[in-house]
Amino acid sequence: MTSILEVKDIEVVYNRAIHVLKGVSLNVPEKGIAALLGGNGVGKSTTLKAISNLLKAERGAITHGDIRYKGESLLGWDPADIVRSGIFQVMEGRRLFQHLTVEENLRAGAYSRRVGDIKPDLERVYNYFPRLGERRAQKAGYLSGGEQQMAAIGRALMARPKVILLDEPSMGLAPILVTEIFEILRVLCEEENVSMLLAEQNAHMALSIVSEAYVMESGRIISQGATNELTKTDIVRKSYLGMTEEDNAHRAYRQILLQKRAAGPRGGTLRPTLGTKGRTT
Ligand SMILES: Nc1ncnc2c1ncn2[C@@H]1O[C@H](COP(=O)(O)OP(=O)(O)OP(=O)(O)O)[C@@H](O)[C@H]1O
Repeated sequence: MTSILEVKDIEVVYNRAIHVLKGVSLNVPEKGIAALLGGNGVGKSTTLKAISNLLKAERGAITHGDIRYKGESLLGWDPADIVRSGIFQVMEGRRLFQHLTVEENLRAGAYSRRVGDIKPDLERVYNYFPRLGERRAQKAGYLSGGEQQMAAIGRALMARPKVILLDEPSMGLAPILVTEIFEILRVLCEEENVSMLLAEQNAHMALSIVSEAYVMESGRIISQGATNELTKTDIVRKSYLGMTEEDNAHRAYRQILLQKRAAGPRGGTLRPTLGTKGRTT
């Protein structure tokens, strides 16, 4: 598969002293979704900011490596030019203009395009997110967390991006909303020919829609591969999916116990007693 975006062995330092990324490489497939997985503080946001060249504002700098978009190096590009070239970042925590309406926020997304008629783009966003259409005149600050995330993704779409960088889209959302939003991301990728890089702690959800993933720890990629292969590796199962062989065996055992219990005393011979007070699990 061709890569639209290639991060090659980058190192990032904050304040000329804090070495945060220590040689990160990853590829975003053209018209596909790649996930960058990992816990708090491992360097996911820093990787996305390095791509968008937003590190300078935080006294950070890329000290080694390269970032290539459609084969061309992005190093030293102005962040606004990166957006104009087709890379749009949806920042962690949504970052909408709270006092502007939903529609005004969406219009702001089209700013980089400098084109006249954006009505068809607005309709397209409302089509993907009907709830935004219903609330188009409402102030963004009054939207629910899920709706704000939808508005942030909608605003990115208004820029007609080629690549969307998403920083923790599932953060703080109820599981049902996360499922809804991730399904829309999958459809967007298919229908709008957008490529995506998804930085996520919610590995379960991310792995359900991406084709390949990278697992990060302490500023390094410690595991990578196609989703179906990655989910089989113990490190991913244990650290990010909470499923080891042991867990599975335990679950299977519990399942048998529950079935036996449901069947009553005559249902079988297995009657385990775990603990000293005769409690069973
Ligand atoms: N502006 C900064 N100055 C100094 N250190 C920073 C700065 N921004 C981030 N860091 C540090 O860099 C490391 C990586 O942070 P980063 O935000 O990239 O991680 P993350 O994986 O996105 O985590 P989270 O999911 O918690 O946002 C952390 O140790 C963090 O404290």
